[in-house]
Amino acid sequence: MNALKTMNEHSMKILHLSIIWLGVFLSLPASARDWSEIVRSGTLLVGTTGDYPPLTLRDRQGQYQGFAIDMAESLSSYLSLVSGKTIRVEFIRTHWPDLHSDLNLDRFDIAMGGITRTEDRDKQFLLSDNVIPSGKVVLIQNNLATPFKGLNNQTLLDKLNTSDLHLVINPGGTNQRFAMQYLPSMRFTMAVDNREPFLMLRNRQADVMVTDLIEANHQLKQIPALTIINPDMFTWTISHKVYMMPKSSHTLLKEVNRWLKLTDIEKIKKNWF
Ligand SMILES: O=C(O)C(=O)C[C@]1(C(=O)O)C=C[C@@H](O)C=C1
Repeated sequence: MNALKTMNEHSMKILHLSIIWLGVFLSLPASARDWSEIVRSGTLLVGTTGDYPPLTLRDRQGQYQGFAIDMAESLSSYLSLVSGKTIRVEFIRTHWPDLHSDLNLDRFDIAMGGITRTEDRDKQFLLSDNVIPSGKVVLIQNNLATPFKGLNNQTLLDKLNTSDLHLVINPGGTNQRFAMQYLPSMRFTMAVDNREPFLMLRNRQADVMVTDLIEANHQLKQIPALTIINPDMFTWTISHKVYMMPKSSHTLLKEVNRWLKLTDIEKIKKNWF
């Protein structure tokens, strides 16, 4: 009888431990699709925001275009070649504030389209070699620009910070971080997405924005009432656009970097810049 009781207690303990381990296992983050899964499925899932021309733009029909989109197609051709299997791209829409969590949740294999190399991202993810240089500039309404012209970068930011101008910030990326760090006292609107700032600037509902030179140059062509007052801030804030993968995607990273070395990036760039 005692032996039976001890056995039951023993079985219960094992059952308890199994339940605990199952709980631990289920609470682990989903592991990224690895290289063999990409090859097996014949699909490379590319996360992109579709709101950052000329790098990534999604139209009303859900079609994507831009420099990063052409690069993704070129990457899939290369991956098809090295794997000996057709690998096509599937674009998955993401948003700047959700970019990190979407990648962590394994919604896509790689994020492409204007992602800046940062220390924080370097710790959390695998980042490709640098693709194109980038840096911040101030985009302002032409008629408000004169008092800010010719100032050095820090003086310009200080003067903007203490001005009564209306700043518009797009959420979730390095622009927001820059604005919080250098322009914390400005009156500002936090836009709902990356399209709203340019609508607001076009409609004169905002005076100024800080963004990447790549995007500023593109928007100047669409909104002639704007100007860039400090192109040299680009060098002061220089950073690089990269492609971002989950921490465990070592094989994909290796192939992405090989492809970057072999690809005529300048030729692809010419269509968009
Ligand atoms: O988060 C980043 O990596 C970016 O550089 C993206 C970012 C941003 O900083 O908000 C850069 C410029 C565009 O306005 C849109 C997004």
